[in-house]
Amino acid sequence: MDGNNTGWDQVIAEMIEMGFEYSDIVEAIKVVGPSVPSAVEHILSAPKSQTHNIDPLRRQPLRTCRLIRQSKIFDHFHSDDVQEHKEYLPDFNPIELSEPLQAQDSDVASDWERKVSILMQKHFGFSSLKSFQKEALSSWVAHKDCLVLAATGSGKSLCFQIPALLSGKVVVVISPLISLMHDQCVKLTKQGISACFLGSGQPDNTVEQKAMRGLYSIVYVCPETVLRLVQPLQKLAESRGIALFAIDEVHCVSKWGHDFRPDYSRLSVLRENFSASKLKPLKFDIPLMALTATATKKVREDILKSLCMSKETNVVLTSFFRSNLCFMVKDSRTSKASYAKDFCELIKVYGRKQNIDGNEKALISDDSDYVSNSSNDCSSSDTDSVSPDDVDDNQDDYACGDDFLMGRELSVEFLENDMDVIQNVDNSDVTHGECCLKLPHKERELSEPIDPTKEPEGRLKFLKEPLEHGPAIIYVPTRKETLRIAKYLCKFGVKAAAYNAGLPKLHLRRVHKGFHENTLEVIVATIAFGMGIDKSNVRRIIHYGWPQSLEAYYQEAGRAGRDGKLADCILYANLASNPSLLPSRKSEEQIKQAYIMLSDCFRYGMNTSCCRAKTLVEYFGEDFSHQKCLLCDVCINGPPQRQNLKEEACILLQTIGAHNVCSDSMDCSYDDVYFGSKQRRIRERPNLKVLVGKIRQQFQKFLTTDILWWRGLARILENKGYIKEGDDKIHVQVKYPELTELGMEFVKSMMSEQDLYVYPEADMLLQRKTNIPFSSFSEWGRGWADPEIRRQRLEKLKLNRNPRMLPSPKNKKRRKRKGKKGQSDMRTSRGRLAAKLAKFK
Ligand SMILES: Nc1ncnc2c1ncn2[C@@H]1O[C@H](COP(=O)(O)OP(=O)(O)OP(=O)(O)O)[C@@H](O)[C@H]1O
Ligand SMILES: [Mg+2]
Repeated sequence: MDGNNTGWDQVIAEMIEMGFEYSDIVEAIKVVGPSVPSAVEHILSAPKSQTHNIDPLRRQPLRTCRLIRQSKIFDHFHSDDVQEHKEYLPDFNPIELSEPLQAQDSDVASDWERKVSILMQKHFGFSSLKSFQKEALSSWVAHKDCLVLAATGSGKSLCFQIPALLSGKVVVVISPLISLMHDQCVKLTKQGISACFLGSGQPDNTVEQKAMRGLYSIVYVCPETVLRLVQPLQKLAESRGIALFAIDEVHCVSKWGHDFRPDYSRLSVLRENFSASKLKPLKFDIPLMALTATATKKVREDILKSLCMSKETNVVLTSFFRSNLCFMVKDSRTSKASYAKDFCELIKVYGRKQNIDGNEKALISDDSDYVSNSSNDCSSSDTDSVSPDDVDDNQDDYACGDDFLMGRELSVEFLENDMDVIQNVDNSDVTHGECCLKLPHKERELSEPIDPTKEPEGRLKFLKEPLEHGPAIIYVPTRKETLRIAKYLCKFGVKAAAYNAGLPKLHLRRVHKGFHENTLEVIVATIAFGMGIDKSNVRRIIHYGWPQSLEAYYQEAGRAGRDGKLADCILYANLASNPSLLPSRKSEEQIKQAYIMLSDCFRYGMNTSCCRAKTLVEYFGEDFSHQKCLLCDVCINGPPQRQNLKEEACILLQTIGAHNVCSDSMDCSYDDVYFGSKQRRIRERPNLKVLVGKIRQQFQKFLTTDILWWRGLARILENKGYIKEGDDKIHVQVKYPELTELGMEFVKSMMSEQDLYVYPEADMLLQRKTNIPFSSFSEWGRGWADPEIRRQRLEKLKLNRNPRMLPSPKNKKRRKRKGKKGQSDMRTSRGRLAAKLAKFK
């Protein structure tokens, strides 16, 4: 009996929230039993005379509601909320929406805010609106379109959720991901707001019909669905009323953004079909509210244009700065050989104690091949050791923390494989360079003392704060890598799981759930686990490999520290080589843009002197008001010492200039006559590598200076406008340098006096750190001609044989692949050298 009553109560509570009358609900339950869908169906299918009061607004019968529903702010309030909080609303004066909010007297405006704060307290438990939320809502009240640009985790969703509560009309939210829509619906339902999502992921095919009849206050749709539902939505606008169209993650509209989705660009239908001129009963166009956390100026302009937003659109721009995020860049090969070094800190935090103690030595050992060298229980035995080759094709084991896979299934029925399917990132990978590890948060000591009087207390306190415990997300570029790293971490007792769109939905649901319920601590994911992940206590976001753009990077990093507490955002990338573009279906124009974005990202990694947070927020067109974030690696370690590179710059510029003149004059006669193409002429130009080779030949003192160093210098000179890319293709960094007029002037002036003090970039410092003397191939070749030099070199090589060439399981495997034991591969230079060495044994 008790159980029965609980069932009744629950159904009644749920249906009251949906807006049904108590008496109707009781009637329905008596007939069909305590089931929400059956009771709803019963009420809705009852004869008209019995359904006079089923309007979820509980003000007017749904089927007889007036067509014009937008005339007064009074209409924006849920009658129940008004009733319930009557004591707070003694002078409830309806605001005429025909007048802009500013025109109202301050009493009325403050009254409006007070009502919002009551609703907020009731549904969300917040005491006040943030100022950008207030501004966005004011625009909506004044029937204005609004573009909201606010940092990740700042609370943009509230801007479109409140109008539904306030007006009693429906808010339609366009969102790119089904998983994202689902999460938000679950949250809203818990907060007592009726919401649903429509589209291919919706298992219940009656939901769409109900939504179009106005049974839900907030309706989430993907752009494809909204395009299909234009007519039913028009009817909805004329019946219950549509308060607002919110376009979340609106950067997807723009081709210049990092996540362009063609269907988003067709959303101008919203303005075309839901304007006052199109739908006669409407007095005003249904306002559009577009929201994103990552949009450059160019993207913003594109959004306004593509959505046909009005000329009076209110652009609500807040700071993109997240003061509790600690940004770092670390050099790493980002290959399996570097896992041990890169993840040792992570394993210390999330691994099981008994494993860590035994593994520490192996983990921080210089030899990075953990499989072949560690002698602990996790990686020593063949059966236990994790070979990524074993993992790649193992579709039955998706590397989850063991307890987790035993767990229950998600209640979520549908998640979509949308994000990384589009990107098609299956097997692409980046190349790798050297690795150097620096432990975060050991001690935060700023390079320069700071003046506490000038810094907000909030940020200063982070300097002393250790990182709290909370989950981590590792973003990797390929699906393979998600499995590999998750499996590696699991071996050390970390509750980790892989997440990529190629994995079965059941697994993805479990991961989602495990992450939200804290049964999983580390998610290794592709970009599929990105937008809208709103978990408050994520403490670490690790990017393992170059992101494709700073927008994507900032968006993903923004998953960290949403509770306002300190969180780490670490980018591990190979600073010694250019990042590559992941394969995708893009037009030529989009590929160009993608290269530009990739190049910006690369430059972010190479920077050694400017605060990381400042670089990021300025990238989005914001003037960074603080000098430093105080937390990033640059602020903590300080920039490297400035160097006067006058001589080197002068030599490089002169060499570039000399070869530009030479190739141009030569090409004019050669190409124009025989090929007549500019492209060909450019190709004839020596690239930076060749130019550096020339410098080395000419100047003994630069014989040991690596190409990496010159590459960094070329970037500095490009930033100063002294050289530019001479190729008509876009490269991540200057490949075919061309001297500019400014560069020429600079060379002339440098001959006389000017110094050139600059901060060396990350790749320039790498070269210094490794300090391997450069020997050009030509020099090396010449040396072999002299028998004495040859003898000395071979002797030296014999003594300092590369440890990598010593037998190890990995090398054994490699040799096995190449040929019989002891036989060198004569097709490679290394093999030929080994053969020569063998003769000396
Ligand atoms: N006025 C407020 N006061 C306190 N907390 C708030 C307020 N508004 C929103 N929040 C909280 O902020 C968190 C982030 O909100 P939300 O998911 O809307 O962020 P977002 O700006 O949409 O981020 P993203 O760009 O990552 O999607 C939520 O957990 C929410 O509860
Ligand atoms: Mg959001």
